[in-house]
Amino acid sequence: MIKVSVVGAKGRMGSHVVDAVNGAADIELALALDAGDDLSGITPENTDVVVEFTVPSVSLNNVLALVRQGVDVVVGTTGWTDEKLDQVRAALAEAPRDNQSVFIAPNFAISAVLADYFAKVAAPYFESAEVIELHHPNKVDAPSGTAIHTAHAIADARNAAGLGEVPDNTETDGGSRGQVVDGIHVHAVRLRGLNAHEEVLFGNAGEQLTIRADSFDRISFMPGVLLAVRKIATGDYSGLTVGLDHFLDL
Ligand SMILES: NC(=O)C1=CN([C@@H]2O[C@H](COP(=O)(O)OP(=O)(O)OC[C@H]3O[C@@H](n4cnc5c(N)ncnc54)[C@H](O)[C@@H]3O)[C@@H](O)[C@H]2O)C=CC1
Ligand SMILES: O=C(O)C1=N[C@H](C(=O)O)C[C@H](O)C1
Repeated sequence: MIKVSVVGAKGRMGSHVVDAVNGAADIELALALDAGDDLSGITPENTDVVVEFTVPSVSLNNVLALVRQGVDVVVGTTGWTDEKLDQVRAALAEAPRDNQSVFIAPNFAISAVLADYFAKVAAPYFESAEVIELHHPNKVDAPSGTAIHTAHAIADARNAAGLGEVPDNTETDGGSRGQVVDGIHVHAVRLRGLNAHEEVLFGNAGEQLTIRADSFDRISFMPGVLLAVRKIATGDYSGLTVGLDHFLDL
C-alpha cells in the first residue's frame, strides 16, 4: 500500500484527492491537513507521498518543509517560477533521504496535457499563436499555470524552429492584448459556470488551427494525480520532475 497524506485537504482539489485516495485499492490515506494544521506530523514513517494542492502564496514553503522532513511530494498548486523551482532543487540536493522526489504538474487532466503536447507539435508551423484560458471565478491566479506552461512550450518550439516574433501591429493597448509570456499573448476569462478550459489559437495567412481542452469536473484531474503518486512511489524519479507528460510516453 502507498501511504498518501493530503495537504490542502479541505479545498476544491484536495477534497477530491482525499476521495480518490480512499477509492484506490493500492493507496491509503495517512493524514489530511489544511490551513492551520502542523505539517511536521508528516514523516517518512507515516507517509510515502504527500499530495499538495493549496494556494500559490504558500506552496513553495510547504514543499520545502516537506522535503526537509524526508517525504516525496506531488504538487498541483500553481504559481511556480524558475526561481522557485531552483529553491526546490536546492532543497532536494540537501534532502535527508537518498533519491527524494518532488513532482509538479501544472495540469493533471489528460485533455490538457495532450493539448499542451499538440500545441508544441503545431507551434513551428504557424506564424501566429495566442492562448486563451477560461476558468471559474473563484480562481485566485491569472493567467493559469497551465496557460503559462503552454506559452513557454510554444515559445520554445518557435525558437527551436527559428521563427521570429508573432506579428502584431497594435499601437494602443489598455490591457486587451493580454499578458505576454515569453512572447506569446495569454488571455484569461473568469466566468461563473466554467471549470478549467484552454484554447490555443494558431494562424497562418488564410488558415487557422484551434486546439481546445475542456475540464468540466475536477474528477478529470484525479487519474493524473493517482498516476503521479504511483510513479513517484516507485522511487525511480529522484529530484524534481515537472509535467505529467513525463509519465505518458508522449
Ligand atoms: N495541477 C492541476 O491539475 C490543478 C491545479 N489546480 C491548482 O491547485 C491549487 C488549489 O486549487 P483549489 O483546490 O481550487 O483551491 P482552494 O482554494 O479550493 O483550496 C486550497 C486549500 O488550501 C488550503 N490552504 C491554504 N493555505 C494552506 C497552508 N498553509 N497549508 C495547508 N493548506 C492550506 C485552503 O484552506 C484550501 O482548503 C490552485 O493553485 C489551482 O490553480 C487546480 C486544479 C487542477
Ligand atoms: O484553479 C484551477 O481550477 C485550475 N488551476 C490550474 C491552472 O492554473 O492551470 C489547472 C487547471 O487549469 C485548473
